[in-house]
Amino acid sequence: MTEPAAAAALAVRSLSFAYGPRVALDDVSFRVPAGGVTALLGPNGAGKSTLLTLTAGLLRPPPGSLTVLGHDMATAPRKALARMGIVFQQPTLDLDLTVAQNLRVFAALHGLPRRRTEARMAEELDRLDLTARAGEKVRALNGGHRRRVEIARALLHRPALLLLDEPTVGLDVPTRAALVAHVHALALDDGLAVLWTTHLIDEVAAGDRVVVLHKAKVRAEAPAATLVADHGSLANAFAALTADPPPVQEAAQ
Ligand SMILES: Nc1ncnc2c1ncn2[C@@H]1O[C@H](COP(=O)(O)OP(=O)(O)OP(=O)(O)O)[C@@H](O)[C@H]1O
Repeated sequence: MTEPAAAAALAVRSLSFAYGPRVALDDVSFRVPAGGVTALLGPNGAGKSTLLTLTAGLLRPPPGSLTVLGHDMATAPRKALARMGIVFQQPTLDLDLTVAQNLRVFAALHGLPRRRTEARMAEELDRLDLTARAGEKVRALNGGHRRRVEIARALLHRPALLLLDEPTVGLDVPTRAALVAHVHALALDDGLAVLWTTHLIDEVAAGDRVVVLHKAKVRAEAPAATLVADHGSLANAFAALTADPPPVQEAAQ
């Protein structure tokens, strides 16, 4: 697929969205560079899920633009969606199918040939430490393993951008930490760009980029290290950036 050179994995420009009178996104702009993890950090109600839902093409295109590897969601949604893998906040696996069956259904919907499907499944199940669980029904897996199955499934068609909407909701602390580590390893492995939405600052790694969203607006876009240098810690940065009235927005780097 021909893609513009040096295009961001995701570029959001001047995006606004409202549910009737309720403004969920107000002139939001930020970039997710190719490769690495960008944490979309915001308290409840900040607009994170709305942003991911728009990126997935599930809401009427609003004012502003969303491009994935240079493909505009408004004019080339199929090309944009083909480069994207998505794990929604609510689990979407069939509990009564095995791990492998869940993956095969998804691969068939994406038009992957059978032999290629089996090869890709083997690769992703291995990367996510799930090979031994392939034949088990999803119902038998714990929450962390189920999330990893969803991530493996979202990666089968080799997307360049993986969107994760609060993927650790409902997981205990060690399972959350393991999932964070797995996803960071994926982004290091093969240049995958990850947009990880969360309201938990301990899910942000030192090398991540951070976009702080609060009350429908981007309050900062910067490497985590820059926020730590400027505020002393990520917790201080988050507290300051989600305070009212808003501080002056920090520049992207
Ligand atoms: N279907 C809807 N109808 C009306 N208002 C909505 C709808 N979905 C979200 N909202 C509102 O839009 C705003 C942004 O919500 P959104 O779910 O995108 O935030 P969020 O950052 O994902 O929050 P959370 O962490 O709680 O999931 C909130 O004020 C929310 O109440």
